Amino acid sequence: MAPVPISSIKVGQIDDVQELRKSRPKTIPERYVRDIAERPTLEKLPPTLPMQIPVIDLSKLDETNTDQSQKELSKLAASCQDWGFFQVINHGIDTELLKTIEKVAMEFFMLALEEKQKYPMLPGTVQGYGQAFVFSEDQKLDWCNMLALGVEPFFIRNPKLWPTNPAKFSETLETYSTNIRKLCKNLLRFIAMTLGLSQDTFNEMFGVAVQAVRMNYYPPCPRPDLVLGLSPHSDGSALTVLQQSTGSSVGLQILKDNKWIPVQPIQNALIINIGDTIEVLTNGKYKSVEHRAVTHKKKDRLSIVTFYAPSYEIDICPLPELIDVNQPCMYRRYNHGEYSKHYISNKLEGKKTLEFAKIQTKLSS
Ligand SMILES: O=C(O)CCC(=O)C(=O)O
Ligand SMILES: [Fe+2]
Repeated sequence: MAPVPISSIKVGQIDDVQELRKSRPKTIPERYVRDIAERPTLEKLPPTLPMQIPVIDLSKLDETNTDQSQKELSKLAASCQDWGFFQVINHGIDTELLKTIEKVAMEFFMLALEEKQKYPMLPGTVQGYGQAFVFSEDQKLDWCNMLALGVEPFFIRNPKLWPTNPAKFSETLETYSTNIRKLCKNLLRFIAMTLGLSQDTFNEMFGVAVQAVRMNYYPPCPRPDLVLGLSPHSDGSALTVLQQSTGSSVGLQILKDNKWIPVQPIQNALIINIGDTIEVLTNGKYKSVEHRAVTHKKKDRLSIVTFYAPSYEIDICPLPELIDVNQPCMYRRYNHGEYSKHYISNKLEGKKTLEFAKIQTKLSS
């Protein structure tokens, strides 16, 4: 989340979507209207519930080598391989803390615009309040307001961008981040086990892990059929932990077998997804799956998203244990800091950023 020194970017007029909505417009500005191919299909719920991302019970994984823990580990392996997304329950994070972070985040977004603009996300940067990943005047905009903050290591923080209002904001975010960090470390331990690797496989790489938090607020939208809350993308992290507000409408969708599948919220569960770094480290065995957010005509939605990534200095390449004749090396070695810079200097566009690391194989004619 280090700022990108891009001084010449012209992003044009970026309206604040909460302000736009205040006048209860029937139509929406052209810059939010997606091309037809990109528009979400907001089907009514079919008679049978659509496919669901797997749910992993973390308390079962914590048991030492019981039948139950082995079964849950296999389920985790299948989730990472077939879905790249899963929800975790019994994750050990106090539900009061989940409620408190949701409360302070919501209080922040409900402040007057002038107050929120004391923490501006400047063009070309990804921290503060505003819209990230906008790089040109003709780029379509997301129906979303964001507050994004670098948390760890300390040098990526920009203390001026940490809201002092609501008063408990910083303190809560600090405690929340410490808890999510522990969860990520545990998840990486379990993920290593699903690959038949030592539990410590990822320890060194994530010694001074980079952690950033993005809070996304999606106000109701008069034309949810025309806009996207958040453009399709994969995450540049190793793991992402996503908390959505209680009672939130379905908003997150993931691309599976070329179809957008909605993720149904489960109370107090956290959604985990594999980011680009784990895709590379596992040589493509575990995929970082494309996802997006859609909006709702009447309901708003808040998501609190933590990105957990290796230290910037680390070089990333597929683990040798996951390369063989049947699965040749698919990604080149690269520096993670370079990848982060590349990720945040491009608009969100499906899995395009990962082209950076792909080894191009020549197609034989
Ligand atoms: O709000 C959501 O459900 C999606 C958020 C997301 O994908 C992100 O912030 O990277
Ligand atoms: Fe994401």
